[in-house]
Amino acid sequence: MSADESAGDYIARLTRTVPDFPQPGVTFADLTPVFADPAGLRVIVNGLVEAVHAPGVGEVDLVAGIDSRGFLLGSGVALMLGTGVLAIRKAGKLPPPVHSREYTLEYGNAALEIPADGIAFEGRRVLVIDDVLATGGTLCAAVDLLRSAGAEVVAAAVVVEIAQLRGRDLLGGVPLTALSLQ
Ligand SMILES: O=P(O)(O)OC[C@H]1O[C@H](OP(=O)(O)OP(=O)(O)O)[C@H](O)[C@@H]1O
Ligand SMILES: Nc1ncnc2[nH]cnc12
Repeated sequence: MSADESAGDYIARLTRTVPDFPQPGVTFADLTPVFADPAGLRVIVNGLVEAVHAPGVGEVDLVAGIDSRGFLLGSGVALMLGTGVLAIRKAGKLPPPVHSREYTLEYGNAALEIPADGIAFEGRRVLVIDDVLATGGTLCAAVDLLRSAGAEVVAAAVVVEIAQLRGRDLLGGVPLTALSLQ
């Protein structure tokens, strides 16, 4: 990564864009090469951490990563912020009891879950992390899930935002940081 290249440009340059995957009409943003690159991983984690400095965010005391690529990033962000990390899982992975939320994403339907026992969500100030924001169905479900458990979602951050799908519009008042626009 050269000194005159922005983080967003570097991420975009290493992202593999695959037409018609996983179904016709979807242009898939594959961040695998960025994650596997030392400078790529560093600019991503450093950039996501900056979400806490967006206007009105304030203190964060839990970082939540969305299944599955959000997990890779969430723990790095949590370590840098000095918080714990929460894995927001796809349905069927966590033992009961769980809070659960069904949703629609760009290429299908799914459900996300978090534990309904063992973690005190009431009053927790959560930063939600994922790799890609497309239609926003996934991130919106994660926000609803955390709120239904009593947490306050103070910010969200993603690596790539596919702007034409307008996922950002679903997020209401949650401040969103995106490192690269596609
Ligand atoms: O904005 P949306 O239209 O909801 O889509 C975004 C979501 O889609 C992808 O996850 P996917 O469900 O494919 O899971 P994965 O991370 O396990 O591949 C991506 O990692 C986001 O979580
Ligand atoms: N176009 C896309 N690329 C990568 N991940 C996605 N998740 C939903 N839509 C996606």
